[in-house]
Amino acid sequence: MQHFYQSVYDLIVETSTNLPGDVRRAVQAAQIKEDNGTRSALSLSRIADNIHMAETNVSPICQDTGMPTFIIHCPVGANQIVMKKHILEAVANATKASKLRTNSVDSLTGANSGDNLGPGTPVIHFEQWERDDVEVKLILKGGGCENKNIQYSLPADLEGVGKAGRDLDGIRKCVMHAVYQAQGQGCSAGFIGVGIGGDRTSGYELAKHQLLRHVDDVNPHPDLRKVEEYVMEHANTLGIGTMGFGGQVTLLGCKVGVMNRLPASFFVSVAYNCWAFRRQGVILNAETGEINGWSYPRGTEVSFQEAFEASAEEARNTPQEERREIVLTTPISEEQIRSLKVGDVVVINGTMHTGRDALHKYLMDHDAPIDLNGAAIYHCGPVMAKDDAGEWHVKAAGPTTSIREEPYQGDIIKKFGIRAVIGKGGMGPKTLAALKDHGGVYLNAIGGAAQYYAQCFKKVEGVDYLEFGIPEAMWHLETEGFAAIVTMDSHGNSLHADVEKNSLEKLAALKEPVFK
Ligand SMILES: O=C(O)C[C@H](O)C(=O)O
Ligand code: SF4
Repeated sequence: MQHFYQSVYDLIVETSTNLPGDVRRAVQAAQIKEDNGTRSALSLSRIADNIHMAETNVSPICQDTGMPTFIIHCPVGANQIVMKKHILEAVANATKASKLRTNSVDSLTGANSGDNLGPGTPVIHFEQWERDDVEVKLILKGGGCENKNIQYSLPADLEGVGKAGRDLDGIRKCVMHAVYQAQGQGCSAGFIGVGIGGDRTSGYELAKHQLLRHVDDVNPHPDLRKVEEYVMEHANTLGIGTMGFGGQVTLLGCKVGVMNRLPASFFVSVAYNCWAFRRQGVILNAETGEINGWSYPRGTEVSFQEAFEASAEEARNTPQEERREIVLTTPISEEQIRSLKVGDVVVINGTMHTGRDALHKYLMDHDAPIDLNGAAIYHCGPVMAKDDAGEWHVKAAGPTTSIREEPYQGDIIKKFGIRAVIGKGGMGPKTLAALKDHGGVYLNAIGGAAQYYAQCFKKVEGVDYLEFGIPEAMWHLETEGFAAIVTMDSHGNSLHADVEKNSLEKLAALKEPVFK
């Protein structure tokens, strides 16, 4: 097994940077379905560009490289202790090489271990099989979509679809509700794995394992196939669309599995995965550990190169005045902000500051280290690398889910005079009220487009609170051409509230029984 370490390292790099072929095909099919020129269509093109850039740069597709979860099948006699040691080493080294973000955090203190190793991380499951080779599968599922997983205990009364009983129709209602409650916050269009039965633990595990199926496979179980087909057809009628911008495509895949349950329990567990659906596997020679093959079609087989070149060409050929973009340079004035409305595309130049969970909590009762009057705060936990000269560089930097900052954001906007909050998935009524009172906007960037945004950060001007860990620190970034859409304005309008309301109405239209 002398090559095992290298093979696992290669698997990590491939999984983080090169979206598999079956996932790419699903993204391409969504691009065809989405109406040209809409916000969702535009976002899908950015996503496609980002997939291409990640492959070319060999850099993370999304900055949140998730909870690395390894599932290993090996023949009897294979040394699992040695394999585990090599996996840990490969994870730590891939983190050092900026292929994974430092994502392992002490749950109580928030201290970042810095190498992705720690109690419970990474997750490693071994199973024996009767084959002679070894298979190592890896899934990198990010935190934002993980937060959108949901488990139902039937019977239940669900918002929109009403009573869900202990039958196939009840399951249908749970799955549709799961898609609705995720809105755009898990970086739709997403993939869902559904586990029917088990207990609370094994049900979730079954759901996650469904995500390991090929996107284009067909369920051999006729009833489950019916549910999958129904969900794929109807989820897209909810109108949530890419990033919750509204649109034709909300779901890219649905896989349902079943296991036995206890008479008293009936769980339907749903694992939601963002479009940045990073999972890959390698088949290894059990003697040498060399790679004999890949478990899923490799990204390189389904190219986004042509589309990338076409969109670059189009950008070059569209004159500035036709782009319908509003260019703002920080610090931004109240007057500039008040002139913006939902739907406007804003391009930010100047300095931007990152800030997420730890910083928002901290700023509630501390001063800021710099003047934030007129500032743009970016909800982002980037992947950063320090060069030999001690300079920091942004390696991947897409937005994080903003709603987590809802308890703090309104107060912080007012306390420090912030004018623009940038993130994804939208925020709630408290923030909307503060944007109106103070004169601020919320800009929705495209979740997962970490390479696309990283190129907008020309220089790292400084960093504060590095002790919070790299993702949670406050990075001050010289920015050029950072484009995002106004989804909450200073006049009380919120695209997120509108899409949520409309999709709930559409969900309610699916209330009547389908599977009797
Ligand atoms: O942690 C992050 O950077 C993003 C997270 O995966 C999210 O979707 O909110
Ligand atoms: S930011 Fe979006 S694409 Fe990235 S891990 Fe989170 S949910 Fe997935």
